[in-house]
Amino acid sequence: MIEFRSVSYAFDDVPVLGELSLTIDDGEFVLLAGANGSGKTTLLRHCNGLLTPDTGQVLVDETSVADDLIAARSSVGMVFQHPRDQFVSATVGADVAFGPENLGLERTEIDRRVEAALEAVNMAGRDDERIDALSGGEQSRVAIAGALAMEPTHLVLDEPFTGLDEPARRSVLARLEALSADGTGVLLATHDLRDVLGLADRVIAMRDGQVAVDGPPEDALGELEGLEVRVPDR
Ligand SMILES: Nc1ncnc2c1ncn2[C@@H]1O[C@H](COP(=O)(O)OP(=O)(O)OP(=O)(O)O)[C@@H](O)[C@H]1O
Repeated sequence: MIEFRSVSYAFDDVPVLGELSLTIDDGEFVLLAGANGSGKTTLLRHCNGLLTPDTGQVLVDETSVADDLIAARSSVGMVFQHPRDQFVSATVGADVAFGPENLGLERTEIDRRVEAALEAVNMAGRDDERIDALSGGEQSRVAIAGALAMEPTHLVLDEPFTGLDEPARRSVLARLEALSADGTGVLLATHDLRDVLGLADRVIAMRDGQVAVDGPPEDALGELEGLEVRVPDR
């Protein structure tokens, strides 16, 4: 479970999150929608302690993120909007292996995870390629593979489909669907609900650092007007 308890956060005295409270249950597939600047990325970055609340608390599996960063980072896999910020190795395979290596897993288990994660993003067999020679979309796929290889309890993704071509998008969506069915919690920020709505248990939409809409997709859809969220054609 990921829990926000009355979390406020400001950048240089400009309030971005205002006493936001939210609980995301294990295994839930949650879409986080809202206009540019509504606070989605800021909220997500609290899930593994990249940002710390000014007031309030974020808990992962009932442990405060601020009190146990390592626990939060082991159970919450993050995929950022700008994957270049996320790479630690020069080649694809080494980068995807980095997280599992830090968990101290056996080599065979690391290799299995790397292979499965690259397969999931349509990058199988490209382990030895240099990341800086990949396209932006391919780099996004490597970043997603890196999070998948951690096999986290909660997966948090910030606009993960930006720059992905259709086959890669379909492949990542299928993988997210399978992970969710197996009990991984997914929290996915997007302002385009068209491809993902069918997978979601719940849609949260933000406005000005607050939760403006929160409910099952069929209820939330009717309440998104004016929040700059792209919805499927009826
Ligand atoms: N590092 C920063 N320094 C100062 N202000 C910031 C910083 N990061 C974000 N902000 C501000 O915080 C507000 C919320 O930004 P945030 O990135 O969380 O929104 P978002 O909903 O994710 O938007 P987008 O859809 O454009 O990614 C914006 O007004 C933004 O300008």
